[in-house]
Amino acid sequence: MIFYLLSSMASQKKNLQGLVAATITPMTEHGEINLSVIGQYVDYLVGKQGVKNIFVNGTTGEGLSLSISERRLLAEEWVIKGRNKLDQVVIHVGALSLKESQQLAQHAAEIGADGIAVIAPFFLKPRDKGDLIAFLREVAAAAPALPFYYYHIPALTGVKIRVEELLDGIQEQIPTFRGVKFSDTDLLDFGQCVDQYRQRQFAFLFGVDEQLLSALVMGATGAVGSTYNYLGQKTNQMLEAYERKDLSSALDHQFCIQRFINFVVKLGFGVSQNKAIMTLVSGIPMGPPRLPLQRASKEFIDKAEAKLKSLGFLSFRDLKDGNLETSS
Ligand SMILES: CC(=O)N[C@@H]([C@@H](O)[C@H](O)[C@H](O)CO)[C@@H](O)CC(=O)C(=O)O
Repeated sequence: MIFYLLSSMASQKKNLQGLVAATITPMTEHGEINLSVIGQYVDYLVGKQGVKNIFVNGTTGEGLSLSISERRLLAEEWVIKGRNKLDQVVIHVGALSLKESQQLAQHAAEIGADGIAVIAPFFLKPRDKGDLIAFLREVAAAAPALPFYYYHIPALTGVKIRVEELLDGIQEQIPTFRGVKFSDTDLLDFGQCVDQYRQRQFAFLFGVDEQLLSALVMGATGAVGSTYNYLGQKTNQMLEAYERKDLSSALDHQFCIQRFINFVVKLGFGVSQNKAIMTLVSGIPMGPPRLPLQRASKEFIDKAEAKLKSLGFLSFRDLKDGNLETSS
């Protein structure tokens, strides 16, 4: 009875939709997490990028490189600073240890987060759907009042179980299941998830920013990504154009976003480069990444800055003094 009540509380939450920024974890020059800029970061996302949902401690946030206590502190700070400003704060609680994942899930519930997400454990991996569901079910059960999302990112986890297969019967096993964060380019799998399960009102959140328009056509209900930290406004313009059925404008916006992402991908793009770009665009110091990642090079930052300017994503006025952090 109690479990039924709790899981029906989870279903009362508003659906997660629209853009969700995968937050960067700000760090000091000494490599400690820097909670002091999170208030400013929330205001920036809402005020300058029009992004009101966040996904904390995921890939972009170096979640798996943080200690459990750091992850808790960050989750708390994001929830506190986001109160009455953000629509939803989803905490990624995936870990290699089931126990740690459960502790983080419980903690997310205690601090008043709006949902939790979990990636597949990627060292001792699940062999099949049954193994994966068993793990996810135990984590979800630690926070029975919170909406639960599966975070599919096979290129990083190496767990390639198709999401379409995973969704079959998932709510019978995980009553709080509310959707998937799909960070993969397999639009056949993504499309089949939407086609077969949309009547369940799941959130289908796409995670490949440069291909979002294709996923919208397939029925994506939202998107979680790293570039929404600094290209949120542009991506929102694309969503609005798509919404009013102006496909030609939507495509122009997507191509413009692709021009930037394509450019940085060719230079070498990842979590470190994302941190540097966010520092550049927002003026909020994101600091260095944590080892084994290395800071973005000065050459990368200079080229990214020129490209941002040429595409109109950055004006001279936006540039703040002293916000360039480089390795050389
Ligand atoms: C592999 C990776 O980091 N993918 C990013 C994308 O936003 C990606 O940076 C973007 O599409 C550019 O390729 C997100 O899917 C990751 C994400 O949402 C997260 O940080 O949890």
